[in-house]
Amino acid sequence: MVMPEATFGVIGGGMMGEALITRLLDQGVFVPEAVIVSDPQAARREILHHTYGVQTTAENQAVIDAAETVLLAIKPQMLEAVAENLRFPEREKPPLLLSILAGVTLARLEQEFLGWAVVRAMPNTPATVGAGVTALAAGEAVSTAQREQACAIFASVGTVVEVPESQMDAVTALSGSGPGYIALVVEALADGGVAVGLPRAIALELAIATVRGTGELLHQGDLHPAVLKDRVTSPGGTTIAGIAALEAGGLRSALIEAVRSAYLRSKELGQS
Ligand SMILES: NC(=O)c1ccc[n+]([C@@H]2O[C@H](COP(=O)([O-])OP(=O)(O)OC[C@H]3O[C@@H](n4cnc5c(N)ncnc54)[C@H](O)[C@@H]3O)[C@@H](O)[C@H]2O)c1
Ligand code: PRO
Repeated sequence: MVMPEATFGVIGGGMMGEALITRLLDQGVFVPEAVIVSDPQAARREILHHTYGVQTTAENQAVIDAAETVLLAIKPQMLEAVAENLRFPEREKPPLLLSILAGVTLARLEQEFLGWAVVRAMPNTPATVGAGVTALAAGEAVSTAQREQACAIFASVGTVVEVPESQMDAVTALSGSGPGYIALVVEALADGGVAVGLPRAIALELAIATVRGTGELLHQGDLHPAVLKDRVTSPGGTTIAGIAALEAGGLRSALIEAVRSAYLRSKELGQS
């Protein structure tokens, strides 16, 4: 879906804002002149303007006034301060707000952005390289065309799934925060390699390639993880020795507790 006529606004030109902007422009979904980004950091505005040719401003109001579709990509804790300084002029049709703020509910966003149609979305950092996954939940005022537009925008950074809003905190805890957990696993695997004598650079390369390849195999082979685990595990071999150590160390419960803690934190952020 190409939208060269539409003005796309971004409030908060940080890491996630930039990830979306770069892919949307690369794929020609929007043209740079039709993208306007607000950020209080002059350095961020400079980078975004010079790298992508988009318009930048320190005024969030300029984005609200110019764009029919706005991506809200500030930290959840900033929402109140940002929203209380905005005015929402009446429009013929409700503009579309795409919020990626962890924890912040549709009800709260609809209250802060009065008269706007709101989609709550949770992408993840592999979006930066087009390998993200985004879950979306649309508010009641969102039209079919706006829902399709939201899906097209997030499809530019990876795959998209629609979920009921009640599942968004769980999504945040799993796929939203997940890249952080997996990065920790990769780092620890590399440390393990170093512990048994590999040079650091080789250990890291092997760890990254192993996680990447395993993800690809599970995905392309449509395999259940238990089937893949069994295929790697020779009787009396090396893998079962490693797995026994992981079970003794509580890897599974640690990951389950990680998702549970992140879920609770996402709920808390929604209440702050
Ligand atoms: N990082 C992730 O993995 C991830 C994944 C999914 C969703 N999110 C959500 O995305 C949002 C942004 O996260 P990020 O990692 O890009 O953060 P970030 O810190 O990189 O970006 C936030 C940007 O907002 C700008 N900002 C601060 N105050 C502002 C204001 N008053 N008006 C406009 N802009 C302002 C900052 O200067 C910064 O550039 C968060 O709400 C987070 O919950 C993050
Ligand atoms: N990063 C954001 C956080 O840690 C939201 C999901 C990933 O709050």
